[in-house]
Amino acid sequence: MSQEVIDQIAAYLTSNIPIVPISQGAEAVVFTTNVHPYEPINAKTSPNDQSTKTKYVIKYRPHKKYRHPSIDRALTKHRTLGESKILAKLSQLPGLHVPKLIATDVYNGCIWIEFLGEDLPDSFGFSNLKNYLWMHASDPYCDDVKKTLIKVGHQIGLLHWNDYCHGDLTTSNVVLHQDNGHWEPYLIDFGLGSTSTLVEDKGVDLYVLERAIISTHSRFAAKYNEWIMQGFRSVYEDEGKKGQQKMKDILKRFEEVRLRGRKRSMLG
Ligand SMILES: Nc1ncnc2c1ncn2[C@@H]1O[C@H](COP(=O)(O)OP(=O)(O)OP(=O)(O)O)[C@@H](O)[C@H]1O
Repeated sequence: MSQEVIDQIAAYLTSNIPIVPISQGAEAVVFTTNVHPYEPINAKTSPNDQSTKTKYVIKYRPHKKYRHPSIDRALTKHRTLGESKILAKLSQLPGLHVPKLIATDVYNGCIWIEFLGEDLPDSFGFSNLKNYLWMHASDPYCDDVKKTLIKVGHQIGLLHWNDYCHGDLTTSNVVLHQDNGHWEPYLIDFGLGSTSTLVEDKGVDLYVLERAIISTHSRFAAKYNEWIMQGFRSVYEDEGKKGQQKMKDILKRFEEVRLRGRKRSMLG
């Protein structure tokens, strides 16, 4: 991770807010901190002690030197605001699991959100869906995996039923968080999220996740995707005739997106 970016955000946050880098994506750098932006720092807890239970995520969109400064500022503001708004709206939807938005500074490209998940045992890494499925590779069809994947599908169903789309639905963007001893899937990274009534956007979301599972867990992917779709369908089936019709339309488009994907990969 570039030291320049770390210095940029460290200067902005000041030394009162210690940060630990955890990821650098194409657009944003993600850090954890144990400091809440609006609560006084607990004198008993060293600000450098990241082992405390309460952790927060700071997602920072650094300046891009190759962009014209005014375009860079406008894009940073637009994307930070877009992600913050969608997170705030999604956390109002009953049953939908997304990290809570704590604070946002759109001009400085900074979002403060709830930290979710944990390290999996036996060095399987962070508890996103991808690593969780690897962890279960020796017993891939166990009850725990089935229940979790049905819940993942249910979360996507809720998102789509409420006319939101994720835009980058990979297995790394589904984080498993323990609630009362059970894994609950949370959807993260709404940087490309949007409101949408279009079956195309929903079909593409489903296709992206299906491909992600096929590419990393190919041997078990058929069953895994079937369970995800079971959870997805259950949301629409609970909504009576209207739900059934909407689901039919989405599934039809999903199949078309798949066909387009197949054609593209055959043509290279
Ligand atoms: N709320 C959260 N709780 C725990 N970890 C998180 C949280 N948000 C993000 N992360 C971690 O940081 C990583 C990157 O976050 P995110 O996907 O939001 O950023 P990004 O820059 O859009 O990433 P990419 O470009 O790789 O898609 C996630 O894959 C996850 O491991």
